[in-house]
Amino acid sequence: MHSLFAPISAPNSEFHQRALDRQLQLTKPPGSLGMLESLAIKLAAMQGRDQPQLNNIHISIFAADHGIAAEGVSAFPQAVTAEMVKNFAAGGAAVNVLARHLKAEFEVIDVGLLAAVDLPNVIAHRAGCGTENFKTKPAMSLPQLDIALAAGQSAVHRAVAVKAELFIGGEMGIANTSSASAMAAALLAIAPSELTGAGTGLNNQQIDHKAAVIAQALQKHQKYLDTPLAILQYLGGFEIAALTAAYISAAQQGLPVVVDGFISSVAALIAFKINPDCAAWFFYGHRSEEKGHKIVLQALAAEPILNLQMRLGEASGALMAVPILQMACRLHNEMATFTQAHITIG
Ligand SMILES: O=C(O)c1ccc[n+]([C@@H]2O[C@H](COP(=O)([O-])O)[C@@H](O)[C@H]2O)c1
Ligand SMILES: Cc1cc2nc[nH]c2cc1C
Repeated sequence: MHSLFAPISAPNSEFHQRALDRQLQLTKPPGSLGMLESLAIKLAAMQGRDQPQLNNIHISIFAADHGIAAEGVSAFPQAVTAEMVKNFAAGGAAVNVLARHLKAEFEVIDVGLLAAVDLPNVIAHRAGCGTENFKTKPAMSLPQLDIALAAGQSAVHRAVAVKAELFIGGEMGIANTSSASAMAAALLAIAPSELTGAGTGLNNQQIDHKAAVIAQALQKHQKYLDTPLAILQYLGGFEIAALTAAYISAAQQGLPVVVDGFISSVAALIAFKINPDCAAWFFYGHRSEEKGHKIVLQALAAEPILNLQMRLGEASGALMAVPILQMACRLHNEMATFTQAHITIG
């Protein structure tokens, strides 16, 4: 049995109840802190402690190239994937700024760029030189899928080794919204046109072309798309496979996760279809502007923390939500109770 199917424990129900009770004793009308209350309660149960906290955050950005880029489905050239990896390594990307703000541990993993980059602070865990064009061929072989899955698991092991309290995965890969849209369409049995969006900035005509390419691919591979892992193999990307395994692995180790945008949420959906108990360990950072995100979030029964009209990827939306989670913890831990404040509630 693949380790992805190994069991996942539920968050601690005793600490869930204790946190729920405490929220009712804090000096506020019950429920008045809205989602901040449920976030703190959920985290207390995940961490198995009365005082949830998020001081030690681990960020892993998985990058890979996509053969489907040859179909003209992205507003940006494929070379940008490697260029952005260099930018991540140099500290100049949005995710670097947010990681510095949060004093988070940050790493970039090359799971399969077209050509390896020779940089000391880029971890090479390569499944290949980009995926195949999934319009005509399976995106990857089974051995390649295994390497990409292992890349995600290794990242979580590194996070656990430094006692991370939160795992945030991100992705970078030109054309990966095509891959994610195809996977979501296959997983949810929805027409590609219903979830295919602008990605990095396509116009409406280009979006129609992208949806048509995805529809052709789904037709071509239809008879093989019968399990979540087959969908990952035929339509996925190395970075999406890595994220999928990372999410499951984090849940198996009791490490809370914040899921980022559209592509990450599709990885979360695949993870959920592989090992459904993992979803109890997920927070959802934001609702992306990408068209299909709403549908994928619905399928996960997910309530994202933020809606900032972002559509960047690279974990940026997940990182923006971390201060909200941190403040939810502080409110939960530091507010006075009615008894402490000598307030009579009748
Ligand atoms: O996270 C999102 O919701 C999101 C939405 C649109 C685009 N992206 C990012 O843009 C790239 C994919 O867009 P595209 O148009 O090349 O398929 C990839 O590097 C993603 O990180 C990310
Ligand atoms: C510039 C750029 C930065 C990104 N970060 C994540 N996806 C991206 C796509 C592009 C095109």
